[in-house]
Amino acid sequence: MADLLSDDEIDAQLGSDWERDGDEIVRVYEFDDYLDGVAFAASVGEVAEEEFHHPEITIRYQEVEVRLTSHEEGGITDKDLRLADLFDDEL
Ligand SMILES: C[C@H](O)[C@H](O)[C@H]1CNC2=NC(N)=NC(=O)C2=N1
Repeated sequence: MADLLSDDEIDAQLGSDWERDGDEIVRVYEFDDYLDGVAFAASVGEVAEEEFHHPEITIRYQEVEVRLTSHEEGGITDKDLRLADLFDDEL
């Protein structure tokens, strides 16, 4: 089980395009076309399954919102920060 990160650790390590929202980190990715967002969400799902750490993904017109938290730990851990970087690499 991973350790929960402190506020300072999260602030220091969170990617610049991500935000903290309580016990979650969140990024809204923007796309010109709806289906580009759908394809991105599918690639995020593939990575999540490979890493067995799963985000909440919301697909909207021209944007995809991705939220991460570590449910078992009850907050934000290194797993969340690592997955955020991996998702960004899917762009
Ligand atoms: C049993 C538990 O659901 C699994 O070990 C995995 C599945 N995917 C998961 N995803 C996330 N975001 N947090 C978890 O704690 C988690 N646990």
